[in-house]
Amino acid sequence: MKVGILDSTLREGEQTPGVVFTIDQRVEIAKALSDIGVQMIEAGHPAVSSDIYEGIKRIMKLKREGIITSEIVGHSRAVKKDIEVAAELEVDRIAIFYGVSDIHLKAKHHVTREEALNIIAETISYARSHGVKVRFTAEDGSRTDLNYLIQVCKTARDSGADRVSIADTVGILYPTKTRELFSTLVREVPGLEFDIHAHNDLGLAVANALAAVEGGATIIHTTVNGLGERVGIVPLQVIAAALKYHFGIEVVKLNKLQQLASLIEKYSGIPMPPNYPITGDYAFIHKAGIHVAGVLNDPSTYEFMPPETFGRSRDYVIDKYTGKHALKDRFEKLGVKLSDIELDQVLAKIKSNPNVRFYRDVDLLEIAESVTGRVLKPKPPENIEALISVKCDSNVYTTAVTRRLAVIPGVKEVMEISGDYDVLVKVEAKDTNELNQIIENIRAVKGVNSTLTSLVLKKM
Ligand SMILES: CC(=O)SCCNC(=O)CCNC(=O)[C@H](O)C(C)(C)COP(=O)(O)OP(=O)(O)OC[C@H]1O[C@@H](n2cnc3c(N)ncnc32)[C@H](O)[C@@H]1OP(=O)(O)O
Ligand SMILES: O=C(O)CCC(=O)C(=O)O
Ligand SMILES: [Mg+2]
Repeated sequence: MKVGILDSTLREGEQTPGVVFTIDQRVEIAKALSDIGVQMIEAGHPAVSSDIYEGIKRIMKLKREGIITSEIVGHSRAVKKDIEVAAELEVDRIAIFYGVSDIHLKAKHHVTREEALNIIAETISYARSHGVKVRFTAEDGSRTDLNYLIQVCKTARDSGADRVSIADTVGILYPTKTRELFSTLVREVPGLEFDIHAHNDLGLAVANALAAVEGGATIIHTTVNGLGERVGIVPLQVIAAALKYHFGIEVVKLNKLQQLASLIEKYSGIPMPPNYPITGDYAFIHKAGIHVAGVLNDPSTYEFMPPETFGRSRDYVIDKYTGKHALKDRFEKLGVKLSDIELDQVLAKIKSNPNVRFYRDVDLLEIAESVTGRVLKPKPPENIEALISVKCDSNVYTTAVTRRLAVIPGVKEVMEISGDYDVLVKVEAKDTNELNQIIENIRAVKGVNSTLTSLVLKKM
């Protein structure tokens, strides 16, 4: 099975309400996408605005220098002037889209089916005459009469497109129908490769993308965190995990997904819900006593894949759903030995306060001390935590520095603050060597003038 990713965070993703990426961010995102291994990056529709144009120009420079290796795709209407703008940027591929359902032909384009075929043929040939690869997008393809869609694909192929994207623009497909649609197109239109562009209006985008691959699609369109028009499209992190689990295919570096998701969360300003698959805070956190007891024996009881695959780690929370195995393990991790009777007593106290959402370690120690009447000394934490105050150069935009700091490995939180320093950075390291490295990385950030490090000694 052959399948790759086209990531459209920079085009479809920026169509999310409220999302705009700066030129610098566009370049940084493209680099991160290339580093993680996506096959194609849809870098924007350059005729839309000058910043998108400039962003693609800078991305293409990095492509020529070999710093970015993914194929760079520019989006374009079936309009010569849009094609010219994309062609002058020398993108690897122009993606020409045109609404081909009867609804789109009538309400948007005001053309007949026949006229649309002519426009598709003419614009694809025009783009090809600039020496660039062309993908044609059958926008609203999933609501298009199948025989006409086949004609559209044949027209695109015969005019020089080597790929056609079948867009489920309003997200109405379901898996069986998607698989059937793609296997029909693959059979009826040889000589073409197909992309699936699946919107998530019914929550089926990932399932439809998998079904499209079974039907013969070879590229899946994604955005990081599932950004896009309305409720967005296939999230890169989820489809990458699903392809690994179901087909054993690693389309991107899975252990880099978390970092990429955080970068896009920050730049897009769209928060990731904690219960988001793969990269949400709770994706590998267990709660119910039966689950935690199972996971302590063998994590695969309640995990479809180990969190380490995705550069993450597992944990569990304590509340009234907790059982004695979880509690015993938690106290052991704290370095506190309790008898079975004492553990039962602590558990009874926890259950008698059903509205507590999370018991922190300090809360548990307090309960244990009240139950046992002993002063309990937990072992010191293995990780070093530090707060680093950062002063910025006077002529820099603090938020730009903050953004750069936030993506440094080991940095857990970044806050802009008032007073003598501009930014407070919370970091975690496994030892002093690692802490020194993080401090060095912070000092190396453009715009950082000086730092002051305070080690966390005790937390309440
Ligand atoms: C499903 C998708 O997400 S497809 C991608 C959608 N992407 C975008 O819309 C990019 C952002 N858009 C824009 O910046 C602007 O809409 C522009 C620059 C593309 C066009 O702006 P304007 O010329 O002001 O037109 P406006 O957006 O109001 O209307 C769209 C026009 O494009 C035409 N059009 C729409 N899609 C296409 C297409 N695929 N090919 C050719 N023409 C098209 C419409 O028929 C309409 O033409 P009209 O002015 O003759 O009625
Ligand atoms: O170009 C594409 O593949 C898809 C266009 C689009 O965003 C859509 O139809 O939803
Ligand atoms: Mg779309």
